[in-house]
Amino acid sequence: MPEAVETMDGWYCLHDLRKIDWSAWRKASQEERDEAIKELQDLLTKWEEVEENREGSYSFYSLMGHRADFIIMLLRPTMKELGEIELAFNKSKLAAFTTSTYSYVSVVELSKYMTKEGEDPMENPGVRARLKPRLPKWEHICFYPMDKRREGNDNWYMLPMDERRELMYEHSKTGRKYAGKIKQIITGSMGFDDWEWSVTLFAHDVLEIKKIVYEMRFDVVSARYGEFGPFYVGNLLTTEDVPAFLEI
Ligand code: VOV
Repeated sequence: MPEAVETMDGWYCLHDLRKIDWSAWRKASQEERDEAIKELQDLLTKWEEVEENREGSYSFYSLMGHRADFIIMLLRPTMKELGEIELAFNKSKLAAFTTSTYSYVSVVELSKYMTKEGEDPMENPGVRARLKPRLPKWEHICFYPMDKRREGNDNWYMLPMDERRELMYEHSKTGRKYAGKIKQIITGSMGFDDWEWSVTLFAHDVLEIKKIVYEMRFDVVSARYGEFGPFYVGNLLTTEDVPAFLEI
């Protein structure tokens, strides 16, 4: 029987993707729009404070293409806190001008594939920090959900642990080539959402996102066992950028 790898789980994660109803937004009064912008900036400021206190983290990016106009990614110690924030945003003035086009519920996950015999990775401060990460405010984001294939001879879940460990090691070697260029946050979502993991990549240079995703397609773990959902890519939005982003 193939053995399940143990996971270490950190902060809970919500990816909330919204489309703006630009024609309703245009029809709103200037006062209404100003209030909505101020309220969003206050929310972002609050999330920044939480991040400063190491009690959670957030990212806010505009998105390219038709699927959504922006993404909010939130990390909190409990699912309950995430639910409260989701509700608070839904009750905000701006939310009334948006529709949710995609969302994703998961938890920051590290697996123990690379753990050495007799070692407790939770004693490593670097590992503990990665479970409660401060999301980088790099220029670009890329988010997509993925599964490991379970089809005929290509069934990840039927592979023995050693083989999976070897394939994950190959994967990590490709990933390490992108040190300083790509920061990845992997969240697990089995039982929480439709796909098994979410991948969120941050980059200074958007082309590095294309390069890593392409290069990883040749790693057996992606080539043979990777199944991918929709990709979302976008540009950083700071609190100060909000008025210009929403100006009409
Ligand atoms: C910056 C790049 C980078 C680096 C260094 C990196 C390294 C690592 C390590 C060391 C490990 C295993 C231990 C752990 O930490 O969990 C992982 C784990 C994982 N990865 Fe990864 N990954 C990267 C990047 C990276 C990308 C771009 C993708 C998407 C793959 C693609 O084809 O689009 C990905 C996926 C995953 C997944 C889904 C998992 C969990 C799989 C499971 O079965 O448990 N990952 N990953």
